[in-house]
Amino acid sequence: MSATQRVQDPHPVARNYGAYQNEIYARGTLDNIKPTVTTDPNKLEEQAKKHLPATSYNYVAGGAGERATMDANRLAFRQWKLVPRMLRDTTHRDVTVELFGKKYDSPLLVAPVGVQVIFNEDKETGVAEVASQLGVPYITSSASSSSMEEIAQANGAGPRWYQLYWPQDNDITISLLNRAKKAGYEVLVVTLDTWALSWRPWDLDEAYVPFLKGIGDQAGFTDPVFRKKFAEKHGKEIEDDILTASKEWAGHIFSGAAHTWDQIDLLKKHWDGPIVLKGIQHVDDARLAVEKGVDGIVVSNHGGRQLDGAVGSLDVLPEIVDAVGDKLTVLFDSGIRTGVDIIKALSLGAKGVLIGRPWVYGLAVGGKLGAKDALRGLLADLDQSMGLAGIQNISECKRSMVRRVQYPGDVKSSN
Ligand SMILES: Cc1cc2nc3c(=O)[nH]c(=O)nc-3n(C[C@H](O)[C@H](O)[C@H](O)COP(=O)(O)O)c2cc1C
Ligand SMILES: O=C(O)C(=O)c1ccccc1
Repeated sequence: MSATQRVQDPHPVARNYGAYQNEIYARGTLDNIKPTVTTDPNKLEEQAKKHLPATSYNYVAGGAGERATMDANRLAFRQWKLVPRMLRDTTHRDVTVELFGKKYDSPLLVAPVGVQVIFNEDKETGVAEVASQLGVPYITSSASSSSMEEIAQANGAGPRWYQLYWPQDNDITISLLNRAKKAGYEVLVVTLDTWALSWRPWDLDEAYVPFLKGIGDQAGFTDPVFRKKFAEKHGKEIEDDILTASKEWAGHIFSGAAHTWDQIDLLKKHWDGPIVLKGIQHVDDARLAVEKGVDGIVVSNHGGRQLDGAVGSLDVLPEIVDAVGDKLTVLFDSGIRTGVDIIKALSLGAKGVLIGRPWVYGLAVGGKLGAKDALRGLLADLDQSMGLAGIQNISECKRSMVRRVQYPGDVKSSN
């Protein structure tokens, strides 16, 4: 590589995410300042609870049914152990990854999370801003409490993807895709597992669902096609009747009717970038994704928030990677709480991982800076743990680094 080429490289050096650990100790030593957001994954949920109204806490910490799939997600991680290597030069870890032909500084992505205003007023725009500062890709949810354009602006030059809750009305779907393209979203993530909300006792007992009150409907409320259709049908504007508008928008995206494989072609026709299907658990669905010619999948059970009793997400990752890992990009989420969890998922074949609740808890505790601390904590833990495991870069996260071991007393840690 010539010197000029090197200068043009936007990522000449991998970021030093590990510096956060030294920063924490230095602040403590020099100024007696402790981290605002706990660095203990098993205390994070509890800490966030103190900062949230019960309805918001239940919304994020709750899951479907008796939370059996949330437990399974954690247990699945506990059943894999790392087998570390020694005497390897891992002084400077490189955690960059290449996804869909583009280099990213971080192998972890901010998972699409809707209704963030119920956790902190910094909401999506704040999290998109700090994600950009960290070089962590931000995935904007279709159920965001800010518009996708506002989020894009806050994200600035940061990498961003768009998650689609797929409306039943094709005109509205196409409008959302066009807006996302215009606002600089690079990858389309289509969530398949939430075409209706699951049975969620923690929300049901509070009779609480934000998007029927106009929270998280901003994608629709700012959409010219939805606005026009609403005005024609009801003879009034959305702002004149938020409750009716909310119900109508929810009817579009959580309609109670699933789409089918043959409809993927519509998305391909109207989106020219990579398409990723989120919510794949069955190996046959992974194969169908290949047949349909999409670019990637997220092996995910929505963090145990949808089908309770479904298998732990990590439990199906290896078989899916074995079946389709060389034909499309396999990403992973559900249950990641530590840097070592990230190494395990990457070693089992995921090319990148999405993180949900941990940074939402950080957002609840300390606004956007709290979300940033939670993400920095995960990245620093990843960096440090890679070094200690003898892994210099992400491509060295291989199956030989992990072993499945079940101890009788192994228990789940925090959800
Ligand atoms: C409060 C909350 C809201 C979420 N909203 C969305 C959403 O709008 N779209 C989506 O595809 N996934 C959504 N998810 C699921 C996440 O993208 C992700 O799959 C899940 O949180 C991963 O599991 P984890 O929380 O154990 O990391 C949401 C998750 C939470 C906790
Ligand atoms: O709660 C969720 O898991 C989710 O995906 C969602 C659904 C509707 C509004 C916001 C988030």
